[in-house]
Amino acid sequence: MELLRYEDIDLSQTVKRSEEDVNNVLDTVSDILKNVRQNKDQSLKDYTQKFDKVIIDNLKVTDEEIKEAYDTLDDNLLEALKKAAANIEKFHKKEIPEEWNIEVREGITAGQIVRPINSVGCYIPGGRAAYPSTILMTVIPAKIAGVKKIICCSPPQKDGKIGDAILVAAHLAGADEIYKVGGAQAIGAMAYSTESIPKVEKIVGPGNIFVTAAKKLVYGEVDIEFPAGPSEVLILADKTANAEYIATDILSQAEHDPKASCFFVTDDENLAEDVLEFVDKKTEDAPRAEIIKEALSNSGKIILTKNFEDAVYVTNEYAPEHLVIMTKDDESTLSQINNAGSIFLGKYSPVACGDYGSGTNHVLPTGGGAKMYSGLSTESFIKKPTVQKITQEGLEKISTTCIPIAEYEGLFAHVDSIKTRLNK
Ligand SMILES: NC(=O)c1ccc[n+]([C@@H]2O[C@H](COP(=O)([O-])OP(=O)(O)OC[C@H]3O[C@@H](n4cnc5c(N)ncnc54)[C@H](O)[C@@H]3O)[C@@H](O)[C@H]2O)c1
Ligand SMILES: N[C@H](CO)Cc1c[nH]c[nH+]1
Ligand SMILES: [Zn+2]
Repeated sequence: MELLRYEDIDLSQTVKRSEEDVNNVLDTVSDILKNVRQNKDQSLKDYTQKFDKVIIDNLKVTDEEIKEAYDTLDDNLLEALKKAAANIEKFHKKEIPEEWNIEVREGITAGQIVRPINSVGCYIPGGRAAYPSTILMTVIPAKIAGVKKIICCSPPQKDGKIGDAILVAAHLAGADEIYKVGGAQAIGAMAYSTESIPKVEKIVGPGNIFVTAAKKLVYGEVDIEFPAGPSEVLILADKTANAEYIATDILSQAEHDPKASCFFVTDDENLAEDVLEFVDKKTEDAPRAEIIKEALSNSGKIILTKNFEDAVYVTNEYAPEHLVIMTKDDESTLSQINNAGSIFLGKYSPVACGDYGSGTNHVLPTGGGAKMYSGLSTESFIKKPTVQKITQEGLEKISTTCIPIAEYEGLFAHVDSIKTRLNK
């Protein structure tokens, strides 16, 4: 990790991250998508052989495979998945938006109704780690929203199967179909359809730069939630914080991907140095040390500011996927935060809890997306059409508002649609 002084850096350059990497693979991914559109299942099988090093005959997971997964899954893990699912369900039920109707003016009532998106495709990463937790984070809110058809795609392992925990999690969460295909080709399949995989209306779920680039390219053909690429964390702390805890949060996101991005921002030089020491020490002992070292040398940064206001400013400019706040008064620090995907307050709230099962969603905007997007939620699967009803008296009254504007716009059929009803 690099220790930088705020006054020496160009912040707009320092906070840049995986966006560039995603843009660098757009051409490769565009070719993959074209091939999937043309050659459908055959292209999926070819890419699976090329990238995942496995030959797949049947892309769709069978009921028998799900049953086998239940038979072999460790009991403890099954219990943990059930508990996580219950917490995620409780949190996401609270997110269901309300239907409402108000009287805007006498004779005019208007409101919103709530309707689910019909079909959704969930991408479940499976390259450098298996993510049963991501099944729960994507399928459960879709189910709560009332989505009728939920399909999932995830890369197969070397044995040609999808991991037991992913299959069990998919079944627990209520996914309708699961397919053994990953990467950009899976996104293409769910956007265009193949012989085996149906087209969906919206694709959600995180992934590496190839998956993120593919989602960007198919946007328009289908909806997507936002770029949810390589993991990120920013820890904002003052001198009251525990350096070792900070180091653990840095490593926990660095171990996802060499392209993960980890920032620590503080106004305390001693804390900065202590964190550096803990990061180095813990990296040496980490089972995924290779990935962590690459991530931290690419985009691991400690930014030392002269005062806490500057540290808050850096945080909002970086707009992290995950923000951990460890300060003397966390609530007061929170009140100054505008841009973050998910926020973890205080020393007993590690990001790992949000990743797995404290209830909040772990599919979150990366690459600065937290400046304009919120994380995945039940609302991500819901549409809110507006509805209005106007009485004859209401129409009379509103006509003096609408007709002059319609006449100014030169849209006389609009004018006529009002006047005709009023016999004018
Ligand atoms: N932002 C979030 O909400 C969030 C949540 C969980 C995970 N993540 C991120 O998801 C990512 C998961 O990445 P992963 O790699 O482990 O799994 P992945 O499933 O996203 O990617 C694996 C697939 O990438 C494709 N691929 C690999 N090399 C390729 C190449 N050279 N050309 C074209 N395609 C290629 C292959 O098809 C492979 O199946 C990590 O970056 C992790 O940090 C993000
Ligand atoms: N930290 C990831 C989001 O960036 C989510 C995750 C899943 N499993 C472990 N972590
Ligand atoms: Zn994680």
